[in-house]
Amino acid sequence: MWGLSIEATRSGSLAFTENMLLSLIVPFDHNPGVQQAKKQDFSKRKLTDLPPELFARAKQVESLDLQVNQLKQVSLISQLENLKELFLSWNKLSEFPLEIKELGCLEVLYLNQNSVECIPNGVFAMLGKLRRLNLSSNLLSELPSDLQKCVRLEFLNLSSNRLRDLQGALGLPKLRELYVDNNRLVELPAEVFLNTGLADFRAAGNPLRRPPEEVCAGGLKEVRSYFSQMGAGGQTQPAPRVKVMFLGSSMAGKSTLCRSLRAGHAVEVGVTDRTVGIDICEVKKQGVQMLFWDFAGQEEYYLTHHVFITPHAFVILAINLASYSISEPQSFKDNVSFWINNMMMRAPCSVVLPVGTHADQCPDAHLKEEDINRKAKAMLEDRRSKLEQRISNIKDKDDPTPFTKQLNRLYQLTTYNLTLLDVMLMDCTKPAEIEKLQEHILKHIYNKDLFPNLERTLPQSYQAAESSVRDLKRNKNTPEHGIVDINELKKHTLVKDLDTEDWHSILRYLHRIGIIVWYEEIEALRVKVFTKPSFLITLFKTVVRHDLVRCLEEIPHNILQKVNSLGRQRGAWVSNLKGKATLHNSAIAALAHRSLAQLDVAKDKSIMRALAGSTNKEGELVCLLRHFDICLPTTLASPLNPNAQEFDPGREWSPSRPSVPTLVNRDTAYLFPSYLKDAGVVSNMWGEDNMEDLRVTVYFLPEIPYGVFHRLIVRACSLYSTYWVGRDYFLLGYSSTLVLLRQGSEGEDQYIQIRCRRPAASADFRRSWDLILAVMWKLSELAEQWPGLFQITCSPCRQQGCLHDFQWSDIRNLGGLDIYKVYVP
Ligand SMILES: Nc1nc2c(ncn2[C@@H]2O[C@H](COP(=O)(O)OP(=O)(O)OP(=O)(O)O)[C@@H](O)[C@H]2O)c(=O)[nH]1
Repeated sequence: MWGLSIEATRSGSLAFTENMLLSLIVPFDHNPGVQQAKKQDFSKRKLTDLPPELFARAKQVESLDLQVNQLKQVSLISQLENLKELFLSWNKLSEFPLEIKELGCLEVLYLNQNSVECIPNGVFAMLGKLRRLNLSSNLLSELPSDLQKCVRLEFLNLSSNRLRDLQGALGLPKLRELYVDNNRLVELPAEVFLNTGLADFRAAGNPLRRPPEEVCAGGLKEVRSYFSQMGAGGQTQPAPRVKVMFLGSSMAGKSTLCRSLRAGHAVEVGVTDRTVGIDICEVKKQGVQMLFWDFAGQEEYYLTHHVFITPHAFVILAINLASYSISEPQSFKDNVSFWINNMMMRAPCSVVLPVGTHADQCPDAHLKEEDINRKAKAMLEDRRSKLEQRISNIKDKDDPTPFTKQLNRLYQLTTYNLTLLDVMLMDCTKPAEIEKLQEHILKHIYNKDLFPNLERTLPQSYQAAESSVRDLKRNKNTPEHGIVDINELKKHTLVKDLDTEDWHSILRYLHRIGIIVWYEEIEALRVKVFTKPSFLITLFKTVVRHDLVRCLEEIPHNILQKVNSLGRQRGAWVSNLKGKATLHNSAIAALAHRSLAQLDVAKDKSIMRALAGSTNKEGELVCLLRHFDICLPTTLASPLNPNAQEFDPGREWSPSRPSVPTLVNRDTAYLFPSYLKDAGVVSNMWGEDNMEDLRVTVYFLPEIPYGVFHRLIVRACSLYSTYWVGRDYFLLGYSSTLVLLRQGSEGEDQYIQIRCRRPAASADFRRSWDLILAVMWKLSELAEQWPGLFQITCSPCRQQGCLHDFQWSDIRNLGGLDIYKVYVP
């Protein structure tokens, strides 16, 4: 069968249910007249009042669709006394229409996307038959207590309101779906989860303390486990803890700040002492436990940074004022906006404190401080107004309903947003200034508006597990790699009688807060935990580093022997890295042996073998790098990726199809797109662009996240054998069909373009287009890793005769399949 069929694996089954609802509920009637009267559709008519014809046979109406109108009230609706379903979504209701309480037969009520602030008591007590209630995207700050009378309620959507508690939603025995994301909830009630039939639940975007957001992120199963452990073993309130990340360009003064704060006095860092990867340490000050993460400023490390940037962090953005220039826009971009955008895209609700270092070397420090404050505020203001513009563009559409999900995301981004503090000037060489900075940081951390979920309530078992991990780390007998079998770790903790699922829930929580690292989704690492996350960074540093060529050149003979290689091979490794951005499997193993030789890891032969791999087995290091799309298996000859078979135009393509497992042999090598130097070969093969080329240009706001294009290359390689790759170009080939991927910019707009030659035979057209769509799917999957990325606009070419009808519909389908960020203008 021809054609790309994207399975709705991630699609909202809810949307389907809602669309199908009318036909499912209204019983089949052979008389079309009666059937018509039962089901009335007045949606999308710009109505400001209920239409008079509705009342002609008022008692017969059972289902009424009034979505997407301009209704501010629904007077006389109580005349429809047999109404079972009422759809009032996307109207202009600011007050709850009290007449609705007269509709005692109502089973379905949709009032989402209005501006209702309050629902008085006395309404739901009369609506005992209600099964589905959607109140999302309103302005509700509390629920009426008589909502509990709706004992038949199965579906309750309260997302995107201003709710502070869920007391009104307790005691609903039939509830199966509950959505409360984007509210102001601090606690969730245990009763909703324990011994209930709840099957689907969402609570993201709330300042939660009980359970903490890191538990909620694991979904319903983990929330249940949390409450049941709380009931079984009691609860505790651990000391407040914050992850403090030091970010900024190279030589900005991050390590100086980090080490000085840790020591409590000014520490001098040598000019040649560059951070490689990330340094992690724990500091306790005035009752707050701070996890300091010092990120390296050199560009080579940005690629792995995003893996470790987590939400709700306090970010110290170091800016070297001595090298900052007010008159050069690029200076603001490199030193400030790049980092702020990065945080907004990856951790949209973090708090950023810009620290202007080297103030002592800068007579005009105050001018620069002012300039940075002004430009940074303008940048956030610009983002805010773009978001508002997007929201109003969607709301002004004749039919905004397909964009509901996007709209909710946009609302979330406007309310739950990055906080940028004023620049603080620093001379890092002065102890008094370090002290001042420490006070400043603590003052902000204790500000409940900035860190509403600093305090958390945890089951005793969670706390006990965390303490055990800390003890283990402190224990001198624990090896430096800190890798522990998950069952061994359980034995070390004081929580032995937990069942496996509950134990895994604890591990996931500890992973999310950064105490351990557990990649259960990587087959080779499923039963292992990194109790020392910094070791993982040490591992990444083995191959992701600015001086990799030198490291390869310096591999000594004794290490070469460990991986069965000679100096001749080392020479080839260097030239392949320089010329093809490719590292041989044995080269990675040798690098791992070398960089871990100084650590006690080398003594543990089995751990070492597992990490570094061998000629016929992929090492865990490579598994990790592949997991984060940093490299892909290849051969040193063309085609680059002979294993890739995911896309077969003769068969249906589905994004859920598992990729082909990698066979490792003596020739296996890995391509690291980030080490590619130029794109000459690709552009030579492709030649000039043609006006008739099929193409889709994907624009990103605020910008393309760092590394997305290279990760896209890695993912797209699983579709079909590649022909060649370059730094900003990539050519994917299936027989005579070539698909070009290119990243570029037009003024301020950054884009990735996917291009394909217009086939001569129309029979081949579909195949080319399917390849483009498969790449787009990969791109949209990737984009989900940057939750604050607020717009991706896909714009297919529009030349006459080039855009077929199915192109539009396919892209719309992609957009409809839960890829909220894909937006077709
Ligand atoms: N005079 C002066 N020197 C500073 C100040 N802050 C940092 N330095 C020096 O600037 C140099 C770079 O500082 P680092 O802290 O290593 O910079 P970094 O941001 O960690 O750099 P990377 O490791 O490349 O990411 C060091 O030699 C510091 O001693 C300051 O406020 N005044």
